[in-house]
Amino acid sequence: MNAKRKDYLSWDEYFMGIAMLSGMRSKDPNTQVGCCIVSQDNKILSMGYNGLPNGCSDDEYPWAREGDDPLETKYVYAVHSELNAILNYGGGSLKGAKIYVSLFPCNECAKAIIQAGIKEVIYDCDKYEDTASVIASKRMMDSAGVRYYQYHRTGREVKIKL
Ligand SMILES: O=c1ccn([C@H]2C[C@H](O)[C@@H](COP(=O)(O)O)O2)c(=O)[nH]1
Ligand SMILES: [Zn+2]
Repeated sequence: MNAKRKDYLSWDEYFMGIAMLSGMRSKDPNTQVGCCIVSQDNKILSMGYNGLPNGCSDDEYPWAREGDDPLETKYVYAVHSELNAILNYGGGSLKGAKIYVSLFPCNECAKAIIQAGIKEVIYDCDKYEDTASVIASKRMMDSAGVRYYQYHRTGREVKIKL
C-alpha cells in the first residue's frame, strides 16, 4: 500500500476550487464571484470575492440590481472579486501571476489585472460574454498579452463537512 494516491486534485481543480470557495463568502444574492491569484510556480498569493469596502456594512448597503436611483443598487458600492484580491495582496509584485476566477473579469477588473502584471486568466463562467464590458475586457487583454482560457470542468464533486 505504498503507491501514491491517484485521485488527488489537479492544480486547476485546486485553484478553481479555492476561487469558488472564496466566492461563497460573498453576500451578493445574485452573483457570487471568487478568485485566487497564483504565482507561476503554483504558490497562492491572494484571494478575493465581491463585497463591500471595509467599513461599509453588508446590512446597510443595498444588494439590488435595479432601482430608480443608482445609489440604491449594489453596482456603485461593491468591490469586485479580482480587485479585492489584487488590493489584498501585501507581498509586492504580481508580475507574471495567474488568476483563477469564477466569472470572466469585467473591463474594470481587466484594467487592474493588466496593470498588476498578471499574465493569465483562468475563468469558469462567461455569462456576460455579450456585454460591452466583457468584450472590452477581452480586447484589452488581447492587446496587453494577457492570455485567458476557460477552466475545463472535470465534474468532480468535493465534499467538505464543516
Ligand atoms: O469582474 C467582475 C464582475 C462582476 N463582479 C461582481 C460584481 C457584482 O457583485 C456581481 C455581478 O452581479 P450581477 O447581479 O450578476 O450583475 O459580480 C465581480 O466580482 N467581478
Ligand atoms: Zn470586475
